[in-house]
Amino acid sequence: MARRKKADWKKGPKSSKAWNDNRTDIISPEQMRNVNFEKYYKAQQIVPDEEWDAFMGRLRVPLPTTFRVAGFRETATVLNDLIKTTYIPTLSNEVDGEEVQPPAQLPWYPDGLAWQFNVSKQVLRKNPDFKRFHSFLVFETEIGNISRQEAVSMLPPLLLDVQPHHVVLDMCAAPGSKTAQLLEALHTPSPTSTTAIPPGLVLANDSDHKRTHLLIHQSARLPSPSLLVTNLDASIFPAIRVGAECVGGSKGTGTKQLLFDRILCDVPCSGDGTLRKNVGIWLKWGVGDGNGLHSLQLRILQRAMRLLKPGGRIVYSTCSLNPIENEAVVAAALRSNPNFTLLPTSTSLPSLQRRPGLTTWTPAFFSSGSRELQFFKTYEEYVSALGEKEEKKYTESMWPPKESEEDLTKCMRIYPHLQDTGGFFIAVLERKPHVPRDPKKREADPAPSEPATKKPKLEEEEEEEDAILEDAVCAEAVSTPSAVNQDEKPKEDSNPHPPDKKGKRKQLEETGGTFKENPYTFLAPDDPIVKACIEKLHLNPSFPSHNLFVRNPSGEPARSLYLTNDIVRSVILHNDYNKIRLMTAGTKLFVKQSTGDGDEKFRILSEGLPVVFPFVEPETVMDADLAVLRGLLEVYHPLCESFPQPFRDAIVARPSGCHVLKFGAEKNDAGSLTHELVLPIWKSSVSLSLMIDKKAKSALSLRVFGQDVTTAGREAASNQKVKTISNSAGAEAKEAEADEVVIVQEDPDQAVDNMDGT
Ligand SMILES: C[S@@+](CC[C@H](N)C(=O)[O-])C[C@H]1O[C@@H](n2cnc3c(N)ncnc32)[C@H](O)[C@@H]1O
Repeated sequence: MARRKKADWKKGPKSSKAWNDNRTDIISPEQMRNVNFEKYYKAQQIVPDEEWDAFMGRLRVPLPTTFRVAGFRETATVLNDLIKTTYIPTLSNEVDGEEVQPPAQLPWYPDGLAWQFNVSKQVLRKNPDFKRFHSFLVFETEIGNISRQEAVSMLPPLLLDVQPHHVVLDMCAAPGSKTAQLLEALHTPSPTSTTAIPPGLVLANDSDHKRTHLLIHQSARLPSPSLLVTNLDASIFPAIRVGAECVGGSKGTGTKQLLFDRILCDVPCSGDGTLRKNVGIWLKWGVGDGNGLHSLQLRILQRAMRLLKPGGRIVYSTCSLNPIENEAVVAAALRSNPNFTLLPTSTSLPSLQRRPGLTTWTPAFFSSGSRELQFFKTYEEYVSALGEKEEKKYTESMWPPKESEEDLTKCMRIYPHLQDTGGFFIAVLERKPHVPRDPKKREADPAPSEPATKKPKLEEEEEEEDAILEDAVCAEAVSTPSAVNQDEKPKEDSNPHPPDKKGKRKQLEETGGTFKENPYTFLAPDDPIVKACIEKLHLNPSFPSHNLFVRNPSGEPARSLYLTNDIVRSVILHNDYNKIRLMTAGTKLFVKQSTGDGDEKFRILSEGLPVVFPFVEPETVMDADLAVLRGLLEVYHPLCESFPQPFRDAIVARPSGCHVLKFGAEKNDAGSLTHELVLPIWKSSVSLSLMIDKKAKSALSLRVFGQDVTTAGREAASNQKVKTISNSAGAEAKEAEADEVVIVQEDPDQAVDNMDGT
């Protein structure tokens, strides 16, 4: 996926507007031409001649809207069923004589959780059923249950095949649509793990500091104790240390480098596969974009190869059509590391239309002083065409391999005309399982004679190089938590000043210099705050309280408590969070709630409830029904006395503080709840508050009662009525009114989320 222009993603389209996107209003269809683009890709023969017109034609048509039902499996399935059974049957194929394409499931996406539709603004505005569906999408997007994402962008995480126990690295992760998919996969129920706290981890990284904040915001919607977010250059991503027990060793036997089971390299690219969405690319596309990115892309992939476990898998992807950014990178990376092989992709996701990777291509450049694109069949041809004083700007790795050791047709290319999507490229690389070398054979091996970059690295050499990197990042400045178990503290004798090899230490120090995040301090299980949370929130003894931490500058009383799993805890304990630029870890579970009477208690955050719920003593969970839910939604602080029996007596008898309510599936004239639901409430002396945010309340109300019964929703509806009356004077005003219907549901703070679809 291409990195979006700063202004573009930062300002972001208003969320509901983005659901109506029609990017052809930015440039006219006549401007959707680029002579060099056509010349370049025709020369590369990326599609057969007879498909060229269909390919180019489709690039000029706006992309249909695609979205994914996001979230952990159970919730996603419930919401998906709601779309299928409640909304789709009401949507017609024809509106005012215009043929429309109601949403259809993408046939290749597992469990039918991804959808595509192509409906004009007019239909969304005029047709009440489409309008209702549109409102539903807007609300659910705002609270993170639906992610608007380009269809092709959903592919890489599927091909990575993440399991709950996997250690996963997402090297270029912001704004985080694929990280969300990786987390969902990690939290998929399995026979060996609970969905709430999987044993593996997802480390999401991006070198752009601002974009890591988007990533954090996006992934906060999938509360996961297994998440880490770092802000590092992926091409020099450091070795991460963990306690030996996390990687198969025994506890107390020191630390080891963490190698990854799965790595996603969704690298920065020229992004010309997104032309249908980012139409500005028509005006500025140049061959230099891809040529200029090749070397960074290769360095990122090569670094990923060094961080992968034997038998592990890397997915390399771009939303570029350019072989220099795709097959050339993959071929060069494979050539530099014979421990890797390409996995065939042609049998995965059988209903996906795809084309094989290219085996040959011809790099092209503008040579100095010329406005003509020049193609060079071989590297030697390019070098001999250089003027006397001209520098060699390009590397041999951009040319196709002379004799192909690896079959590049195993890569996957997606073109817009195949199934009405964007363009995309994917390669799946596997590291061969580790076979211990025969020491006798090793002695007999001749000394390697190839240049360093091409030299196949031995397992042992890799350890050595990683040790250099790892020294640079680990141990010496671990946040010194007051209550860390002694045996988990880094060893006193670890060398705080390793030799400054290859300038890597310097680079890390440079990047670490501006890093200003609060430390991560684990609390002892007998810490008074931890004990109070466990007692007051009725958590059973299996709750992993040793993994609770706070992020206050030392000495301040804790306001929020976060939870990790064991492996994330180990990463935090054995690496300097400043050096690995650790932006966030785990998930926030408990926050302090002031009661007004000087007493301070902690409450469970609604986002954290799915993680905590399995540990809440069942007898302390209160049963409630749709009437109670409606009461909690309609008023901000309903009186306990206002609720129907038997809930009224039950809640009156409870002490003030945080309580968890469980709503069973129920259907009556007022509404329908198709699945069990648990929600946190806060009881003050005489009233209750439902502890979920305003937008989540509205979305829940729409889902259960078919209308927004919340105070905010009623106010918005009455404001709308006033606007409608005052605007009803003329035709022009009516058009404005139609816009208002859409805009009234927006929250500018949330607008950027979920909108980067690639
Ligand atoms: C294609 S986008 C990633 C999209 C993301 N995977 C998603 O699905 O939302 C590429 C990302 O790479 C980041 N990036 C660029 N150079 C990088 C580097 N050297 N190391 C790490 N990230 C880098 C950019 O900031 C950008 O967010």
